[in-house]
Amino acid sequence: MATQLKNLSDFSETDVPSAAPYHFGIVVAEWNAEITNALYQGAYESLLEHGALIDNIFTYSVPGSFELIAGADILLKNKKLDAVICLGCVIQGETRHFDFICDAVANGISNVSLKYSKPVIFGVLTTDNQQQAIDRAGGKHGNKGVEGAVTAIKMANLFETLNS
Ligand SMILES: Nc1c(NC[C@H](O)[C@H](O)[C@H](O)CO)[nH]c(=O)[nH]c1=O
Ligand SMILES: CC(=O)[C@@H](O)COP(=O)(O)O
Repeated sequence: MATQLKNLSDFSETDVPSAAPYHFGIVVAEWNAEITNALYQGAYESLLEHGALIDNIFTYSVPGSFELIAGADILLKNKKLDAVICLGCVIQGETRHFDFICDAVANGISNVSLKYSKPVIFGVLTTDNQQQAIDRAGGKHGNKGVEGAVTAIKMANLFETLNS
């Protein structure tokens, strides 16, 4: 597997614009909180490291990853934001519920992004087991929250450039 050979959070700092001009929303699912809290810490700290202002980061929690869709929507409806980062962790259980949640969240988040013409970042782990999630929330395969923050900054900068 490709991910066995790569820390997925590897990126060149020189490729990341300053986050200082932008306003960010972060929506965090409470399901698998040990994991999602680690994703949030990664995202929040990465935004600050790249120059984001604390007062320009708006964080909200929702019960589960399925609610990330509505959370992103209500944030973009009510706040002037340049990007929203959605953080969650969906772990396979005994039933097909996993498949429905993952498909719904991926499609729902992309629909919200298109609805508001704003970057909405899919920072949702979809794993077979807890260990795979741990490995991607600050473990050997990096932190999906860090990836989400860097993606949000790059997309906010792209949207600003193309809309100017
Ligand atoms: N099993 C997981 C869930 N399930 C809950 C759903 O996200 C949702 O809150 C519920 O269906 C009510 O609408 N959520 C996760 O984030 N991770 C899981 O592993
Ligand atoms: C992704 C889920 O909703 C899942 O973890 C719930 O577990 P189960 O499929 O055993 O009900």
